[in-house]
Formats: sequence, structure tokens, C-alpha cells
Amino acid sequence: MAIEMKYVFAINFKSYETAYNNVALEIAKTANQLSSKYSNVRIILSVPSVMISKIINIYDDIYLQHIDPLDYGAYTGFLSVDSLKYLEVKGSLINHSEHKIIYRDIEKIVKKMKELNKESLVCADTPGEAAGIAYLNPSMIAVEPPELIGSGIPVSKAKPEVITESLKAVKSVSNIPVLAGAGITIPDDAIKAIELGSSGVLIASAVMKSKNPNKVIIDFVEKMNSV
Ligand SMILES: O=C(CO)COP(=O)(O)O
Repeated sequence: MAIEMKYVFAINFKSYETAYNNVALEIAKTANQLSSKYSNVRIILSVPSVMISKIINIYDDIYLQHIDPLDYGAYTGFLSVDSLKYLEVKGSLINHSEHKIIYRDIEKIVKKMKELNKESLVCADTPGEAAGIAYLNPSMIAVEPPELIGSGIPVSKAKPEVITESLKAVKSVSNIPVLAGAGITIPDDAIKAIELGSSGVLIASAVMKSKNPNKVIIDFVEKMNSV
């Protein structure tokens, strides 16, 4: 499905404790306030599946963090892609470096998501992987070098070539928005990623492990909105 062209600020809650407690709800409130105030930034919250029903009452631009390439059936403990028909999420992150899946499964999920009118944000560890994923035409691709994830060392400054090479590889296949992630810590890291040509950032620890997550989000969104 077509993605509205705004800069994307996607927060992956992962399984940090803050993804489940009151902080998660406060982040959702902040996202809701900011998204009506700043029109150039789309804030996506990628939340644990068990939190959907709580967070959806506060903010509706939410994604799952993973989905299984399964139909309905006898699959104990899995989250079938078909179930998204009944879940009030806009889409799902898939193939995060902490939850890799095989190419054939990415293909199946992306196809199913389109049929369900949901978005797929597919992660890639390298420009080469991003290029392969581009052929599946997902809604967005996020490139994240695994060695920088959670490091506080921003990909946009430490390895800008990963972003530029991914963009080149993806755009030679299709005009899919590419996000940059791993080590994004301060708003300037996001601005640098945008200057390199990316459509926004995917971030986790700088928000979820912060003592003041709402301030972090406000600072990023204000700065990204002014680009
Ligand atoms: O994995 C990430 C987002 O999906 C990035 O994590 P950090 O922002 O903690 O580096």
C-alpha cells in the first residue's frame, strides 16, 4: 500500500520493561499529541502484541514487531499473518536482526499484508539484503547494521555508506522508502540520516531506556519536522 510521504520516526519498543508498563502508555500519549501538532513526521510505534489492546485506545499508528508466515490453523503460540485482519494495527515490522526469517517467508508475509491492506516494514542488515527485499515491494525497508544496534553509535555517522549504498540498491529496484536504524541517539543522528536520503529512522534504546522518553521523542519529532 502507498505510504504517505512524511519523515518516519518509528519507535521499536522491543521487549524492554518500558514496553509493558506505564511508560508505554505515556509514549503513546505523547505520540498522539505530537502527530496532530507536527504534520511532516509520521510516528509509528512498534509494540508487543500483548499491548495492542491497551495502546490502540490512545494512539492508532501502531505496528507489531513480528508476524509468522502462517494462515489460520493449528499453530500453537504463533501469530498468524491472517490474524491481522482482526488486529487494529497498521502493519508489522518483520525480519528484524533480533528475529530473522527466511526470504520465502518475508515474501509470503509481504504479499499477505498487501491483501489485508496492511503495511510491512522489512528490516535488512546490509545493503545487499535490502536490495533483495526491494524485489518484494514492501511498504518500507529499514536498514540496520546489527553491530551498531543498542550501541549508541549512530549508523548515520559511523557507517553512512550503509545508508547510501542501501538507498542506491533499493531505488534501482523500486521507489520504496528506506529508514535507517541502529545507534540513533540524538535528533542530529536522524537529521544526518535524512540528509543522506533516508525517509526517517527506526529507533529503540534511546527512547525505551531513557529516563525521560517523552522528552526524547519530542526533541526528535520537533527537529525532524523542521527539515
Ligand atoms: O534495533 C533497532 C530498532 O529496531 C535499533 O535499536 P537501537 O536504537 O537501540 O540501536
